[in-house]
Amino acid sequence: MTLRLPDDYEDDRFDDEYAEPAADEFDDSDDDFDYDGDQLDLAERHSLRRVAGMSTELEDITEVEYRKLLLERVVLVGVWTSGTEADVENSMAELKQLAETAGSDVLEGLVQRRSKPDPATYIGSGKVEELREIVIATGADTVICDGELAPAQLRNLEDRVKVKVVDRTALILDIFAQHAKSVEGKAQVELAQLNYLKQRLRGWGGNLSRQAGGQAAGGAGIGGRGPGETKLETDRRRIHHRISQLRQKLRDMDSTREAKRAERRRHRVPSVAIVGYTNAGKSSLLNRLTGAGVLVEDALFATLDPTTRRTETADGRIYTLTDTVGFVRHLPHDLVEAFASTLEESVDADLLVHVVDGSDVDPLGQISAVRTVLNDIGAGDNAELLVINKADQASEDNLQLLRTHFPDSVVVSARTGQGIDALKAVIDGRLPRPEVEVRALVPYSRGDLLDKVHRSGEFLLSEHTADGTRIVARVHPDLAAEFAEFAET
Ligand SMILES: Nc1nc2c(ncn2[C@@H]2O[C@H](COP(=O)(O)OP(=O)(O)OP(=O)(O)O)[C@@H](O)[C@H]2O)c(=O)[nH]1
Ligand SMILES: [Mg+2]
Repeated sequence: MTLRLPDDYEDDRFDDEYAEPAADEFDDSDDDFDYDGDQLDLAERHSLRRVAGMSTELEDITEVEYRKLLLERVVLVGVWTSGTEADVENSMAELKQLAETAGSDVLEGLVQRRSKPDPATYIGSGKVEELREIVIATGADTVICDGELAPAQLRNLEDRVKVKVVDRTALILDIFAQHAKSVEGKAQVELAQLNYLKQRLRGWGGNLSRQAGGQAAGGAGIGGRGPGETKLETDRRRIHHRISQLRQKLRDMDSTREAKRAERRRHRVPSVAIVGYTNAGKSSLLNRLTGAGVLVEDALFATLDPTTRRTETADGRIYTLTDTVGFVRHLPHDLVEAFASTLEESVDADLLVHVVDGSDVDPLGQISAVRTVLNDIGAGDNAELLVINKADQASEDNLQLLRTHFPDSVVVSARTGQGIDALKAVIDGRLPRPEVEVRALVPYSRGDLLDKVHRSGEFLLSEHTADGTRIVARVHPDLAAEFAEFAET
C-alpha cells in the first residue's frame, strides 16, 4: 500500500540528504552475515511490564506517558559497519536487553554487514524484503534498529515493512520514561522525548495505526488516517509550547539543586559521585557503602534520580556519596542535554567513583562509553577512581585484563562485600585535604572545636596536657580562624 501524505510534509532537515536513492544503490552483495534468533538466547527473555494503550492523538502531550511506544513483539535489526563479530553480537545482545527492559518480547534478530547504513532504508533493499518476511512469519508488530535513524529512514522502512519501526534512541527514551519517578526526572525525559519527536511527527501518526500496532500479515491497521496538514501544524506548535514550558520548569528546579550544592560547598563537604555503565552495580555500591537502601534491580536504567547520602571516613571526616544515572553506548544526545542538571552532580564532584561490571563481556567497551559521556558533560578531567565490581561473578581473565589496564583500580563485590573496606580506605585517601595546618593548645572547655576538626578536618597530632589538648591539625581556613586565640607556634 502506498501512503499518501500532505504535499507539504517534508522533513526540512533530512529529506534532501536522504532522498530516495537510485535503484542501483540498493546493493545487497554484502549481505553475508545473518544473525539468527537463536543467538539471542530467547529462553532467557523475561517478561517485564508491558506498556499499556496509547492514544493516537497528540492531545495528551502533557503526559510523559504519551510517548509510550507499545513495543510488544519485536524484531531487532542491526548494521555491522566495523569491529569484530563479537562486537556486533554484543551490541545486539545489549539492544535485546534494552528492548526487554522496555517490556517487549524479542522474537528475532537480524544483522547486515555493510560499509555504512543505507541512506534511504538503513538496511539494503534485499534485507528489507527479508525483514518483511520475518515480520510476517513471526507476527511481530515492531522493528527496532540498532542506531539513531534519520526520520526519513524510519519512514521509508515503515512504509516497506508495514509495521512500526523505532530506533535505539526512541527505545532508550521509552525506558527512561517508564523509570522516571521524580517530578524533575519526568520533566527531563519528556523534554528529551519531545525534542526527538518533533522531527518525526509524521512517522508516528501516518501510515500505522498505533493501537493495532500494524498487523503485517493481515494488513489490518495499516494505511490508517494520516494527520492533515493543519493537525501537524497544531501538533508542532503544541510541542514547541510544551518544550518551552518544560525548559522553564527545569530551570526553576535547577536553582533549588544549585542552592543545595552551594550549601555543600560552603561547608566544604567533599563530594564523591558514583558513575558508570547502566547495571554496573552503582546503587548496590552506594547501599554497601552507606546503607542507603536505594533501589537495586537487574534492569537497565533502574536509577534515574541521583541520591545523595552523607557518610564518613574511618577517622570521622564527613563526605557525600551520590548515586547517578547509568550510561550506555550511544546515549541519545537529547537525553544527555535534558539530564544536564542531574548529571552536573558528577561534574561538580571532587572524586568520581567509576564502577564497571567486571563480569560483563566487554568491560573495556563499557569504560570507554562512560568516559565518552563524562567528556560530553564536562566531567572528563575530574579525579576518577575505577572500581571493578561483581568480582564474585567475574572471570579471572576479565579481572586480569582490567587490572593490567588499570593498575590503580580497586576490585570489589557490592554483593558479598569483598574489597569494600579497601575501597573505603582508597576513597578516604583521595578526598581533598583541608588546606591549613594549625597548631594550638585548646582548653578542655572548648571540646566543640575539637569536634569540628573531627568532622571536617584531620588530626595530625593530639595529646592531653594539664592545660588542655595540644593539637596539630589540617582544617579549612574558616575553622583555622577559630583557633587563632589558642594558637601555638
Ligand atoms: N553478582 C553480583 N551482582 C551484583 C553485584 N553488584 C550488583 N549486582 C547486581 O547487578 C544488578 C544491577 O545492580 P544495580 O546496583 O541496580 O546497578 P546500577 O548500576 O545502579 O544500575 P542502573 O541504576 O540501572 O544504571 C542487580 O541485579 C544487582 O543485584 C555484585 O557485586 N555481584
Ligand atoms: Mg542504579
